[in-house]
Amino acid sequence: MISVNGLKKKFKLTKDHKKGIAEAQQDPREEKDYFHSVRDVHFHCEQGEVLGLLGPNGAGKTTTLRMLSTALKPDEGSIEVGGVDLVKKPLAGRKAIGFLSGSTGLYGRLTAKENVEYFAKLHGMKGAELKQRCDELFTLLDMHSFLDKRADNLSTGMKQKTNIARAVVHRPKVVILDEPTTGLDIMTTQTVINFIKSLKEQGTPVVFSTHHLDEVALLCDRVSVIDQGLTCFDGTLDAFKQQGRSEELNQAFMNILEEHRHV
Ligand SMILES: Nc1ncnc2c1ncn2[C@@H]1O[C@H](COP(=O)(O)OP(=O)(O)OP(=O)(O)O)[C@@H](O)[C@H]1O
Repeated sequence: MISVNGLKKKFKLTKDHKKGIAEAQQDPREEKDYFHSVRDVHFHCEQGEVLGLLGPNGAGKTTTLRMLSTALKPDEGSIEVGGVDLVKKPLAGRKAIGFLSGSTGLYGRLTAKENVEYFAKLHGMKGAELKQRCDELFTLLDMHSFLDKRADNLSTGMKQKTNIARAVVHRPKVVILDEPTTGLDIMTTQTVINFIKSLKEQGTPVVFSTHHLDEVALLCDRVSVIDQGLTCFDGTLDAFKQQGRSEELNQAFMNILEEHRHV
């Protein structure tokens, strides 16, 4: 399971940033020389659960997920995976977490298969264990038709499947996916959705950010909403509909945001 509490992250503002903010609208997260991207975020996701992380553009979802991946160190707060605090033990965290970011790069000169195998080896896998795990992922993610193509020559969907395979090749305890279906066609999206379902069936907690509430309806047990760096809802899908006063998820989301901004 993964449990996140009191997470905070601020960034020092550059001159360009300040100018950009002044020209746009003043953001309540800007304070003197700092931009408080994440001000207080909390959620948890148990064994076999899928949690959807929602929020408008710029809400702080990616910053939060980057802290979960240990790429960014929080200013405050805790992130626990199976009883280990990742803020205090980032090395243990890197093994326990499988992280897909929007900007993960593949090695262009390696094939899709070589990319995934390379990351398996970095995690200390070898021999029959490595082959079996890679074959399993190639089938689950429907990758066999392009395994021997160089990453440079892959389509967006093929690249995303390869990125997902490499993120989870070491059988992480928790999987974190930042907008895993953004920019994908319908068939590739369906493959990714089925893959998340298979992780859930195996009992692996999955946290993923998305703007697509149809995916939330299909996959999520829990929902967490971030607005302007603050968690404004965290609970089950049923509680989300109840608090948002609608069975229709887009409407429930809008109602929760509106309520949060008028408190
Ligand atoms: N290194 C940084 N320096 C200054 N500000 C930053 C930095 N990284 C992120 N931010 C700001 O923090 C805010 C939150 O960004 P973040 O990428 O976490 O949002 P998001 O919820 O993932 O948005 P989206 O849905 O558009 O991907 C944004 O206003 C962004 O400009």
